[in-house]
Amino acid sequence: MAMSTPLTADTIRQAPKVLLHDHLDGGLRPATVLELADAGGYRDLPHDDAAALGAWFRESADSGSLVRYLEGFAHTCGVMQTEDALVRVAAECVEDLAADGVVYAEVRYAPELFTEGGLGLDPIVEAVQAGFREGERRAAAAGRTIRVGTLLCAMRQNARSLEIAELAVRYRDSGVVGFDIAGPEAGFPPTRNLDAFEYLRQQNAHFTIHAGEAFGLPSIWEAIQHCGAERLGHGVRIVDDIKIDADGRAHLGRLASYVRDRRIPLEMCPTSNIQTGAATAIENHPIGLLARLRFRVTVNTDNRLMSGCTVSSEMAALVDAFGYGWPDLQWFTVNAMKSAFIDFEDRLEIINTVIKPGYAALIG
Ligand SMILES: O=c1[nH]cnc2c1ncn2[C@H]1C[C@H](O)[C@@H](CO)O1
Ligand SMILES: [Zn+2]
Repeated sequence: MAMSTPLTADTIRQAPKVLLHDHLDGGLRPATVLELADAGGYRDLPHDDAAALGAWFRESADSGSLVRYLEGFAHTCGVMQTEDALVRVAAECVEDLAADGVVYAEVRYAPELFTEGGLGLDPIVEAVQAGFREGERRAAAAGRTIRVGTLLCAMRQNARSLEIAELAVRYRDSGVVGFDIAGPEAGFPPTRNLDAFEYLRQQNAHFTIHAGEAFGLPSIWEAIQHCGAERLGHGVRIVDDIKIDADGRAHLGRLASYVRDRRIPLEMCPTSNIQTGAATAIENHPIGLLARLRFRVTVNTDNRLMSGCTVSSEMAALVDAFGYGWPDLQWFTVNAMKSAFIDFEDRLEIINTVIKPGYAALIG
């Protein structure tokens, strides 16, 4: 009988993976940030050396608060104000994901953050789409097949969500597969954007909502029951509605039951949660309990630059913390592919022709 391949950082990188929650402006290469700052005359970077700058992004994100975690994005967005910069960042994002073994990704960003240099929303979306297609071509030339869908975010603290939802629908046939709201959670409940969510539902469009990260159950409840979110960005705080009794048995409250029963996907991002204080350490990250209880858990990066991670490194950390094997990593991956915002037939094809054979070869 064939032997199972040992789980190492390298072999996990080779396994096919699916990424649903990754921010374009949170995943730049440090060297690219420096070069774009030079080209665009951006002078506020804290370092002029790529290694020091990368370390600075990770350290300043290690703040224990979401609001402070978000401060580093002023620099990445500061260098993403031209079409050329957006094309480059998007293409490199796809190259980096493909090199990490990601076969399908949904990458998100807020177009409203890239208008400071005078760009309009449509040219911004078109530049990022061009970059993603270029990245897919470069990955193919390097022998890797990856497909990338786009999610457009509206920022919770601004009041542009309907406009951005309309933008997402306008570009739905050009690779924009959904919508999200991001930014500071406390004080900005998802119901502030009800008109956008109602519009999206009327258009049969898909959306996820960042909820249950820096704020608890009310945010999750509103996102699902008032706004109609199909997936939850993070959603970690759903554990507040689960009690473990003295015998170790879990008792789910009504909201947690609803989320599990309806198979609502949780886009979990362990390292990011530790940095923002939503979890204390990987070993006691709620993903362990939620996976054991068979919630539809997926594993994501959030911000590869600020969190210094990849999907593979997040999976490797979970393997160390919870003793997961290949069948668990396959389960996370199939969960994510089932939860993607592309056509059912396309999801099934990637599961059957890429993910299952990929893990079968590793399991042996
Ligand atoms: O984890 C997050 N929670 C809320 N907002 C976030 C998170 N990571 C990134 N963002 C914000 C900062 C980016 O500028 C914006 C769009 O990608 O989304
Ligand atoms: Zn996020």
